[in-house]
Amino acid sequence: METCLSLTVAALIFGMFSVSDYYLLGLTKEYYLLIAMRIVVVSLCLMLAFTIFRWGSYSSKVWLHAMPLWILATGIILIVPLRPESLSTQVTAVVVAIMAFYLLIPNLLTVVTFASLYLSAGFLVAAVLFSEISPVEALRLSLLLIMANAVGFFALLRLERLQRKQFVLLHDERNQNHQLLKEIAHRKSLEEQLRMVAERDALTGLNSRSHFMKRARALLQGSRLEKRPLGLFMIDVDYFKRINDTWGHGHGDWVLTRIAEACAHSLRPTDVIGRFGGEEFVVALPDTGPRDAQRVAERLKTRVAELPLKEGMDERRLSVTIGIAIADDEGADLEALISRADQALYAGKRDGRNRLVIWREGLGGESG
Ligand SMILES: Nc1nc2c(ncn2[C@@H]2O[C@H](COP(=O)(O)OP(=O)(O)OP(=O)(O)O)[C@@H](O)[C@H]2O)c(=O)[nH]1
Repeated sequence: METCLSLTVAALIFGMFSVSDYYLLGLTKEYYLLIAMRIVVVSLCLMLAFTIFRWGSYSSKVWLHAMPLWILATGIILIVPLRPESLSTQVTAVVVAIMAFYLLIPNLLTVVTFASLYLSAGFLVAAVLFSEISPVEALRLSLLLIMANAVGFFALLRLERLQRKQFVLLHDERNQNHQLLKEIAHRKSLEEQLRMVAERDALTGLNSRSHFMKRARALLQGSRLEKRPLGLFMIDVDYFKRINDTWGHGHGDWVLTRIAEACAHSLRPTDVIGRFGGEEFVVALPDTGPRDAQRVAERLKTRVAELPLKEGMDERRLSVTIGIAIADDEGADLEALISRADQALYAGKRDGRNRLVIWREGLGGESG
């Protein structure tokens, strides 16, 4: 868009000089030739501006950059034989054109240099041939044109170097930002991994003991505020040592994982289950009184009993003993609640295992 505008403005200015041509030459043959030449140059420039406007992708085509410069340069050179007596005005116009070439078309130093040298050399030759200037004037004109070219060339060279430097800096900055983003993503993933390690039990994927305590404490607090009961289970796999001893720790681990899955699938999404240690699991059940707790524990026990064992393990059934405590008073904190469930569990083990026991004061145990 910017290029179209520059081309159009340059063409119009070049065309407007026909007014001064008229005052200088009148309606002579030279004037008509000059007008014809100006019309050709202006039309070519306008056509080129339209082509660029209509079909774009100008920046990738070097010859498109060069063309308007060569057309304008030729036009300026051709004025000399037609208006040889107004050379001083034309010298100014040539110097302005050279500066405009260098400064308005950056990034194409070679294209611009060739076009400017063509204009300078062409203008000098035309001046010598048609304006009949003396050798001294020719020398002065040459020096002036060399100076204009040198200033334009070094200004553009400097501009290009600055742009390149700026580009390198921008590129470096982008690379650094990219590295930084990668670093942030890496750190985030490390943080996530650390969080997982801290919050999850590595074998079963359940909440770790510490994370369970955190979540259960929050549930207990919520239950107290809403004056609703909270159930707590301590679940222990019966005779688990025998499984390890008979089939090895690998099978023992597999059994623990299956039991963890069975327990987790028997609970509501609002319940929180964790691995308390070894073959012991713990569950916090918000909004759960003794009757509901017993029903859930029963379901859980049945699920474990129905778990199919690995091939090669004999027909032995798995079983768990579950100690249940209910927080429905103001007094007990989480540790006390866990201790109650543990006492109930112990009572269940003592009474023969594969059962559930609800804690109560002076526990002899209620078992099922
Ligand atoms: N495979 C495996 N075994 C474990 C793991 N953690 C603890 N154990 C084993 O679990 C067994 C627990 O044995 P005990 O405390 O005697 O309990 P038990 O044999 O289940 O007997 P009761 O609980 O009284 O029914 C021990 O042999 C531990 O080594 C574990 O992550 N993987």
